[in-house]
Amino acid sequence: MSIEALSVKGLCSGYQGADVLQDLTFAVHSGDYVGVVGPNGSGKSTLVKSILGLIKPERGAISLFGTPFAQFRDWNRIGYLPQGLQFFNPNFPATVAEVVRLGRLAAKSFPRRFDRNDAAAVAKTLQWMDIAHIRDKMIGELSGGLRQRVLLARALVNEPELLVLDEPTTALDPETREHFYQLLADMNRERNTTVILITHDTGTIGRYATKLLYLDKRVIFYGGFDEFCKSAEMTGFFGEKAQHVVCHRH
Ligand SMILES: Nc1ncnc2c1ncn2[C@@H]1O[C@H](COP(=O)(O)OP(=O)(O)OP(=O)(O)O)[C@@H](O)[C@H]1O
Repeated sequence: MSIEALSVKGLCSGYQGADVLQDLTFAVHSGDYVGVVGPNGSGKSTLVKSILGLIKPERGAISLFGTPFAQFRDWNRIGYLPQGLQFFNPNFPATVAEVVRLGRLAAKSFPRRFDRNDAAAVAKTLQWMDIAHIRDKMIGELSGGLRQRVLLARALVNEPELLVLDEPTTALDPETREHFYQLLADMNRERNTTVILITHDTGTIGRYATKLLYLDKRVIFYGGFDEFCKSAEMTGFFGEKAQHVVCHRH
């Protein structure tokens, strides 16, 4: 039986008492690669923020790896890449290696000190992400694509079992984007990393995701990608033309 990496039951969540998400129920199993799609303002980021505890849901239950949210402490099992680069101050005075090392903090209790294990994990991740040659460069000097790769390395440095990515490819050129997707697919296949990927890149997601969560404040569809392509929801909401784009796998 496969393990539930994430379980969401009856989730209502929003801001200042006004619900955005309405009664969401779904489960993500270990090794799933879930594409989360939906129009602007449909609550995709709100869902991620609720799952990670960045906002407090109004109602409902969330479990991570079988543990109810309130008791969950193993944040090092989860990697998170937030939306866009806007959070990132380009003048942030840190090198590539230092930024990646920040990802190790999630696993530490106070006093938070870095040790040899952290150095080894950082070195391994830099190699893996093919950014070891720029380890001493200042993060602010890098191009948007490289910076995104560094931030992904930060999300991966604990070798998370669940990786949550909020529109990670917006700043990337087509080649870097393709490479990025390939990397995620490899992690999913080879390490069984569970991936939850929010994207507007509907033309690409079908090539990689095994499941699709179509959100519009509530769950419009959740299930296998192929099933989605045949569903009435798909044509009803995206239209015939988009169906061709979303479901066309190469
Ligand atoms: N901090 C906030 N305070 C109040 N309302 C917010 C806040 N963040 C988001 N919202 C509102 O919640 C709704 C859902 O926003 P959310 O960012 O979750 O949508 P999304 O599906 O991720 O959108 P997009 O595709 O544009 O990134 C929107 O109406 C948005 O205006």
